[in-house]
Amino acid sequence: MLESTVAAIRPLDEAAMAAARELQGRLTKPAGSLGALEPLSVRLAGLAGACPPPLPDQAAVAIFAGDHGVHAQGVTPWPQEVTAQMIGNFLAGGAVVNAFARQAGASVTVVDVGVATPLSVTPPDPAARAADPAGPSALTVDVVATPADPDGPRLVAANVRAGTRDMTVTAALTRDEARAAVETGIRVADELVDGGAGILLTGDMGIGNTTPAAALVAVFAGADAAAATGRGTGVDDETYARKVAVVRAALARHTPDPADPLGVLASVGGLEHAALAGLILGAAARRVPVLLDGVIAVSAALAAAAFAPDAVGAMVAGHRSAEPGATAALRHLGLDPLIDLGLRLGEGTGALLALPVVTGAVRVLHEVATFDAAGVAEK
Ligand SMILES: Cc1cc2ncn([C@H]3O[C@H](COP(=O)(O)O)[C@@H](O)[C@H]3O)c2cc1C
Ligand SMILES: O=C(O)c1cccnc1
Repeated sequence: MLESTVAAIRPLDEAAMAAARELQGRLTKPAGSLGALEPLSVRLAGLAGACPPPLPDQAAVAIFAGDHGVHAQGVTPWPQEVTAQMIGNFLAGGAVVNAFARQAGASVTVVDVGVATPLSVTPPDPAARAADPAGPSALTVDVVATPADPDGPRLVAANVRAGTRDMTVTAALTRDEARAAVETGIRVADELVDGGAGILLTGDMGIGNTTPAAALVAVFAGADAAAATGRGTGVDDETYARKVAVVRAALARHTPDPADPLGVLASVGGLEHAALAGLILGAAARRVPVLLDGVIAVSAALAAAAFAPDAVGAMVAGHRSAEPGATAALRHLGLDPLIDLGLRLGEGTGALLALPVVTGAVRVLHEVATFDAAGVAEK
């Protein structure tokens, strides 16, 4: 499935991009006055192979959750159980991502791809699923909890293993485990797009996950461990120094080859990072834009680009995370973030805040009059 998805990812459609550029030039505004929105609209036309491209309706956030063996090295002050507890919070609608998703009108899908703590959720109801195969629990990956509100957050059970191994001791994952996580992400992308999503947004939850994110950025963007590593949830100087040393030690132990993205994800990645890479590949194969959140998302995007360089055409950088690794990754991908608010939360929050910007970029091509049609004189 990974190979066929990668093979389906093609370059942007030049004719649609030329049409969008030409249309932008005829709209009732000075050329270039919409700044970054103009090249974005052109790229989204190229992705859709149509001008105008469809409005990115039915936005869907997929929050991939996983735990990390490297937590044992003291890289974060938060207990591992917070990953599972936050899943409960997502499903109850109480996290920041829920507030922003409600504001943006986006659906929330939480995917347990590797949480270590057993989740206390309602078991699946096979009868209800059979009765309403097209309902909110129609993901073929098992949905174990659906809310009373059919539009509320859902949980997908796709646990590959109960957290990664400690990458300073051994590879975080086997290649098979990394592949299973990537393919989970592809499957989630497929099912969300089949369900009508016009844009996918990346989300993550995993205590300790900024450490493997830093390692991935160091490998794929060729950054030094110190330049790729940030303070995550806000660690003190002593913990930060340890975190850099942990990233350096993992890189020295595994010497991952950036030309082998599955190997990199297996040795120093995380289950949510691998699944996010899959979600991005899946979106690119379906030619649906994927709006990237923070450092975890962009570290996964580097892996996706290593699998399929043309996948970058489907990526929109939602925001510039305060994590230094995010900036290094975006530079490597050649992406400019849409907003820069100093956020450092993850969950998909920065992507959700950027969503109206993406919609606006496309809406202009649909709704703004041309000089000719509006009878406005040109310069
Ligand atoms: C309550 C809480 C909610 C969060 N939501 C996202 N994260 C973010 O912080 C974690 C990564 O930071 P580090 O590598 O320093 O542990 C991830 O779970 C990420 O999603 C959270 C973290 C906490 C504590
Ligand atoms: O950039 C992010 O997504 C981020 C930053 C710090 C902690 N968790 C996530």
